[in-house]
Amino acid sequence: MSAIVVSSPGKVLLAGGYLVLDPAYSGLVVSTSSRFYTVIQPGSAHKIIVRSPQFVDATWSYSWTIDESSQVPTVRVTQIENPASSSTNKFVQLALQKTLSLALEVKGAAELSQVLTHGLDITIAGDNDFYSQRDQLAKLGLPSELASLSKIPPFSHTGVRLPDVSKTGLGSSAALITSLVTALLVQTGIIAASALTGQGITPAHRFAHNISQFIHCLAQGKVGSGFDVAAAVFGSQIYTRFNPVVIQHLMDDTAGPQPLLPTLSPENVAWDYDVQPFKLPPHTRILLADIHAGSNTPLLVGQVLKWRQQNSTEAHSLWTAIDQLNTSLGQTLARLSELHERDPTVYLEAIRYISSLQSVQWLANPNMKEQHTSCLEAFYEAHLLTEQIRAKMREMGRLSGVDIEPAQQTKLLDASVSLAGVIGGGVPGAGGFDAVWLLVAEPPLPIYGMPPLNCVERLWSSFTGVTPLLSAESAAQGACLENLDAVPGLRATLA
Ligand SMILES: Nc1ncnc2c1ncn2[C@@H]1O[C@H](COP(=O)(O)OP(=O)(O)O)[C@@H](O)[C@H]1O
Ligand SMILES: C[C@@](O)(CCOP(=O)(O)OP(=O)(O)O)CC(=O)O
Repeated sequence: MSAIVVSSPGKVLLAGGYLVLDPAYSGLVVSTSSRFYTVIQPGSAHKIIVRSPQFVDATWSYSWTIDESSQVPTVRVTQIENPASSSTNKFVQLALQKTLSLALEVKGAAELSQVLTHGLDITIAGDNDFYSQRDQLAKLGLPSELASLSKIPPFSHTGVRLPDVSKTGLGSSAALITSLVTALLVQTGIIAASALTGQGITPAHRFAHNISQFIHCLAQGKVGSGFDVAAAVFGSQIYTRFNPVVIQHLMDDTAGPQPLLPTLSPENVAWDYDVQPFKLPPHTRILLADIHAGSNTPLLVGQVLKWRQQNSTEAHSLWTAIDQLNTSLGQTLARLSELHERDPTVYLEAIRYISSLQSVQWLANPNMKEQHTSCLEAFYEAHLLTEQIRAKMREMGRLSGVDIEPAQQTKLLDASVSLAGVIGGGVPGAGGFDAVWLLVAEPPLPIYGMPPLNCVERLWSSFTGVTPLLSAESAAQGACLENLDAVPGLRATLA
């Protein structure tokens, strides 16, 4: 039997940090070209072996049994002691336990036993972008540039144990859980592999979403907005969160085993999240910086929400103002895609034009051609909106006593967004010290002057500790089935 390979992208929350925790507001989510891959191959009888070949001490062996002692039969997944490895992986073990229990409900004991009769050999690998490559670049004596990152072999070894790795904030656990769970759903026949090959959202995607979202919440011990899992399953989107009540009863394991299918089924209308289509405009590219400092998201969230609760009137008007700006940004970016569709030649001329000029100059040319006006106005509008969102997020930070856009990020962003061809930028997600994002014009070459991307790289190299990431927006949208040999370097990670 050939290997089953499922990949899921990472995420960037461009706009909607903190707001998206409330179902009254939505967030602009971009899924990244950087992905997590899960490869399932037949293993040895009755054993499930999971390997993360990019880490030290990261092989976990499990046995499984069907527990029929209670009213609801479940699969119990137990780690097998291994003298060579002492680590545990709560995320992986819960993904196995819950997905196989769901398979037991859907397929029955005989069919599940058949699927598992030869055991499973599972390999998990994340694109290099999920983990900081700063030390790797230093070791190789390479500058912090995109070209250097391309020289690091794919799925490169991090040299450390999982708890010690420095993450870049692309949502490794959500992408990992989604790819692992979805691969297991295919392996156990709960969803058909063919449902993951095309574009568009299918019931299979919704099933993968519901179970991944639940397992991710269970492993993290909390229910966040879930935009990271939604990005890993559905790709870039305008996301409105689900009501956490839907999984509340499953979060409490002490209540004894409960059936999963009625809650996690794609037909359960209590899953009220909303996913609207969203993508970045053509010939633009998202550029992310790994700042290599890190922030504690739950700590920031706790403080901001506490302030919001204690200052409800002021918070309400701030949230409303930010939400209007976020919605307008989504609409302006969508308008740019429409303008491209209407007239690709004019759009391309406009993007070439803005690539060599700073945003303040985009509308200042008295000789601007009539046909370019709509595109240039929309690009400038996107620029203004991102600046207004930044200002409001700084205000949120000031009022709640949280460093949402720290001074050094303000300096980096101010310098970056004033470069030619840079449309806008901000701090993603909860903000803090770990990352910034930029939206940069990327017209086909040749263009007049240095491409905006290279100008940004040059600027960033003058800031200590700032490394670009290779990630662009995912072309393949969300979770998808892969061909093992079509993913460079993936086969080489297998044992
Ligand atoms: N490559 C990997 N292989 C196996 N497990 C991983 C891998 N990357 C991340 N994880 C799991 O995800 C957990 C990290 O979760 P979390 O701290 O929530 O990260 P993030 O902020 O990236 O979502 C790790 O403890 C581990 O269980
Ligand atoms: C504050 C938030 O709305 C966004 C946080 O986004 P990040 O991208 O900062 O998240 P982490 O990967 O967990 O660090 C919380 C949420 O939506 O859950």
